[in-house]
Amino acid sequence: TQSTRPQRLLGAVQKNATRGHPRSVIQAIDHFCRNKEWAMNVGDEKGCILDSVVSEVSPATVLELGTYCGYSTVRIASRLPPHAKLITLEFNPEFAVIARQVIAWAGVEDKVQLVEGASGDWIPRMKEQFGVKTFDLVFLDHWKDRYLPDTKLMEECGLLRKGSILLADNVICPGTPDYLEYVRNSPRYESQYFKSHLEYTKVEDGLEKSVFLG
Ligand SMILES: O=C(NC/C=C/[C@H]1O[C@@H](n2cnc3c(NCCO)ncnc32)[C@H](O)[C@@H]1O)c1cc(-c2ccc(F)cc2)cc(O)c1O
Ligand SMILES: [Mg+2]
Repeated sequence: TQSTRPQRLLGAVQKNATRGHPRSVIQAIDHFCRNKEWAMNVGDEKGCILDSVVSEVSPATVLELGTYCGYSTVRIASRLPPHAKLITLEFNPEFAVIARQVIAWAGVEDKVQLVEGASGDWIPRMKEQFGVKTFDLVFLDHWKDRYLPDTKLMEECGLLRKGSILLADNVICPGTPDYLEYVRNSPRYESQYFKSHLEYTKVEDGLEKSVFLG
């Protein structure tokens, strides 16, 4: 039977990356996506911006919306301070199976809790289910039309505190116009655009970093 692209991506990790070395896992995926098959990982150029935000925030609690194959999960987890936790939500079970193996190959599983299910169902249950009070950093990289409703849901559930950082991928391509309009015009956010390119291409894209002001 035919393999899927995520399965082939995992194969490239297992063939070319060193177990327990997150950077080699990132390099293997970037090489695969640049030279073999494009895939919707945040990629190396936007990934460096993600790295700098994670290092700057040094978050104790991180929420990622949309794990896919776990590329950004590994990128974030490998830069977290000790005892920090990353919860990543993925509702496609096939992608979750792949992501768990990529995360394990990188050796960052102790910092990561991959939760299978939809953000809309799980955001309201974060406190009771995982003992999370608020998130220091949220990385949005799931369906683009869900960025805004899920942000409003996180506000309503009290999961954001004064200073919480939202970092959103793809605000130009494919684009998240309603989300951008909201975080750039709401008095409750201070927003900043980091111009970059769509992963593995020359097309413009970027990350939007928004600080929740409480
Ligand atoms: O579409 C893109 N990303 C979507 C990610 C989806 C992943 O997240 C999972 N997911 C989705 N919604 C939810 C959800 N909650 C919402 C539903 O309940 N709860 C939990 N998990 C969820 C999916 O199962 C996938 O694993 C994209 C496209 C391009 C692109 C650019 C240019 C092109 F030409 C083509 C493509 C570039 C990018 O960087 C991109 O991120
Ligand atoms: Mg993306």
